[in-house]
Amino acid sequence: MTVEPAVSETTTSPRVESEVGRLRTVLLHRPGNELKRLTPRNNDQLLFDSIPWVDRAQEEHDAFAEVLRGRGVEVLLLADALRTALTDRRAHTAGVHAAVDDRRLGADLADVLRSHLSGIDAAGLAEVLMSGLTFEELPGSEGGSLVRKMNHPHDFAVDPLPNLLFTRDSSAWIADRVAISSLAMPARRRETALLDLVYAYHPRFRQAARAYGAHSAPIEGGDVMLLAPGVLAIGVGERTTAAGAESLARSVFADDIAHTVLAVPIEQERATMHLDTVCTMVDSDAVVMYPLARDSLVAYTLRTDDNGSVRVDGPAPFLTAAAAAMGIDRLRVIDTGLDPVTAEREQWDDGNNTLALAPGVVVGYERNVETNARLIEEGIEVLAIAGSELGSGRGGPRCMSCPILREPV
Ligand SMILES: NC(=[NH2+])NCCC[C@H](N)C(=O)O
Repeated sequence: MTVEPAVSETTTSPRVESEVGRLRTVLLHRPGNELKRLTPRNNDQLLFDSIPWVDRAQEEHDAFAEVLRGRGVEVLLLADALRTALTDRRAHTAGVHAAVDDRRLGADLADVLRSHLSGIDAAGLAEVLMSGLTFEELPGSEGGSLVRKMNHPHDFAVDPLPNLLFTRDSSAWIADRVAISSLAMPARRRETALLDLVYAYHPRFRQAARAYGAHSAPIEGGDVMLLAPGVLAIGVGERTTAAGAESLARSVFADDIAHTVLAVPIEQERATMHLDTVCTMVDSDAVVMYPLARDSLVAYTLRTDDNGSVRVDGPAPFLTAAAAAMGIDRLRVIDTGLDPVTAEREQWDDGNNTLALAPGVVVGYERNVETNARLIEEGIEVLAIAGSELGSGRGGPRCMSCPILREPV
């Protein structure tokens, strides 16, 4: 027998069709102990540019969440969601499996860790999955383990995941489906295992359909932009590959949740690791964009033809291709009119990485004074948040948020 969902369930079930529809529910991650693992020796590898002051990062993040709540957004926190998911026995078993790397630990130590983790509660396991475990913290004595003896006590038996903060990248909702990413950088790869558990076992997401498997070519949510219902732009660069973009395109076409995908090549550099580092939408027909990208970005357009096979056209200038796909005359670029040096500084500090709460209302870092001033002049409401510590991982409000429900525009 099929049971009709209650009305409240339907109206809160996940669906995101644009970048700017009124935000109703979002997934954030309040930075936790995983940030305390960062040292000057490992920060590069863990994709942080400096060592954040953790208490202050948490304060900044709490303030960010409060701004969202103040605008009527329901904020879900990843750690809470993970703990809830892990109370399911099957999720717990899968969580233990995801934490233990036999290749790193060897069979003996892997068994020790597995049996230790199997015995701890959901909260304890969630903590290990997020902030990792050092050899020193492994239970039991050094005894006969060569692996234990030859690793430094502060080396990681389970790696920490400081980039969980950037919930944008590890999963993305496209219409009513969730795409679990396939993260490119080794430091982030295990994040998807956590999201996988949340979406599979958290009661709220039990009905969620998947758009893309986690074991395919690299694709990260920071590269996925919902320009309009049925129209996606996908950045192809340091993180998302052409193969990743093509395979997500095929998947959204097959599921009939998009009719056009624009693949947008971006520079393979740290400063432009994702499409959303150079461009985000601030209104249903407007973007804020790094001036250098404005005239140089191009797009390949992917569509299905009548027989269902995929056609690729282009490249053509991004703004033209985007407007055509969106069915509008022109995509407005809010000209930040900045001198090249200020533009470069503010791009680095995520000035172009805004999170829209509604058409014409965005959250941005307060430090990007010039960019924000231009947005305000153009009639955009900018809710400015502090991000001196949050930004040390190179990510702004869009990177730090995974919209789960937006109202239609
Ligand atoms: N959507 C984004 N721009 N995310 C920023 C991610 C930053 C993170 N440190 C990384 O290198 O992966």
